Amino acid sequence: MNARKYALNILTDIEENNAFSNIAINKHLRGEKLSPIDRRLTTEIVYGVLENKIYLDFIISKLSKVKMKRINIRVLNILRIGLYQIIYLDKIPEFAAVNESVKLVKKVEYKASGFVNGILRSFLRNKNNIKVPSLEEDKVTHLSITYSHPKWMVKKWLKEFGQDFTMRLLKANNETPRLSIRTNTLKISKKQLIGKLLNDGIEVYEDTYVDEALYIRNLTNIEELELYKKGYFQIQDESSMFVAHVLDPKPDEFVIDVCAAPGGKTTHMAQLMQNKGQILARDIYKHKLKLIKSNALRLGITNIKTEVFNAKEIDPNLLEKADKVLVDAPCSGLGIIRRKPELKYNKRPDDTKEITKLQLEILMNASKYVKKDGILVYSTCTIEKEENIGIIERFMKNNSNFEILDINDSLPLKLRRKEKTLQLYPHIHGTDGFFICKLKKKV
Ligand SMILES: C[S@@+](CC[C@H](N)C(=O)[O-])C[C@H]1O[C@@H](n2cnc3c(N)ncnc32)[C@H](O)[C@@H]1O
Repeated sequence: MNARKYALNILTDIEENNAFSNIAINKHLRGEKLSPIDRRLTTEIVYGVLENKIYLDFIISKLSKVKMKRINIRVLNILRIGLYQIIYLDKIPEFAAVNESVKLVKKVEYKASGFVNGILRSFLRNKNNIKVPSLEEDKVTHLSITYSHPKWMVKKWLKEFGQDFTMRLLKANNETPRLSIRTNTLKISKKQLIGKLLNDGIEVYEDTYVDEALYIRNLTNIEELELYKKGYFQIQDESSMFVAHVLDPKPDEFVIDVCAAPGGKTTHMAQLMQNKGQILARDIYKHKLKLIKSNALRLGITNIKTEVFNAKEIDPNLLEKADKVLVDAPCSGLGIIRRKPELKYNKRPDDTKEITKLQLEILMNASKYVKKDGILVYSTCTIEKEENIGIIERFMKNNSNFEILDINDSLPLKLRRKEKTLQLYPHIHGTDGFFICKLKKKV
């Protein structure tokens, strides 16, 4: 099987089963005998098609006599893969992209081979005549097609952020995120880790906000590295590394993490606590708790206890027991579109009501576990105001015994701003879109 066939299976899985791109890629490629070049090409095609799907579909709709809805999903994905290569991958000659697509469709849906061949060749002849409506003609449609984001999302962001901000955000959402890792300072210093990575021929660079963060270039199979298996580092976006620093757990404290899996922040907190004190890491999904356990084992962490618990319920045994509580809430994820471009198409505008209800409920319950003078941190990987500052405002209305602390002191100088909370954006900070708020219980 070649890269394009793998890409086809992965894209179809994502679309038919609402699978996450990273999970689908791992599932389809794990254990497969694929050269690093083919592995990279598969990933590049999958993300490239997802990032540009609305634009690719716009082109197909202009060239096809068959209505989009009536095109078989596998055939549609073959067309998208073919067009993606022609438009975006300079290293693949146009004729090869067409021929490979026709070969592929013959294996999958033989009778559609003429159709696929026709559309791709027609694109090569007519590409200069296919025009997206201009910004002046129709702003929302223009931005939606050009940057492949659904119209409702573009409309909402235009209203909230204005045109210039939205355009830069949409563009950044289609860029490949840098790969950041967190040094496991329980096992190794950052300097030593850099040395070992360089020794293994891995390109590594600093340019970070957070001390223990590092960036890595040109690596596909990071989890197969010996240095990873030995627990010298954790893969984590830098934005999410701020959370443990803001919470600032101390070695003798009791910390509860109510939405902990897969444990990126839990293990970071354990690290800052020098593997002392106690962290209770909970999640609603048992299978996800296993990920926390295996991460902790690999990183050499022993102060985390995991437990299945639905954060929508209150645990009477823990009332006012914790020094610090983290709510890293389930959210729309609209800050991580660069990593999961399929989110653009899976989300609906009316999802907000349900998700914000859950977030507020979890935050209210978690706040009850905080001791007097204790700390409560709320974070999300979204840029949606309703899920971020909106939740905090709603929480504060009924919880005057909490105050919002200014988190600027926990942040590097270049990130400090007048607001007490932190909101990161991909196009401004180069990180995932992320929100953090620190609260203190007064009485
Ligand atoms: C944003 S993720 C947490 C990421 C994690 N803190 C980390 O840094 O690796 C949110 C988590 O909340 C969990 N979750 C969703 N609903 C929940 C609920 N009602 N109770 C507890 N956990 C829940 C999800 O399973 C998911 O693992």
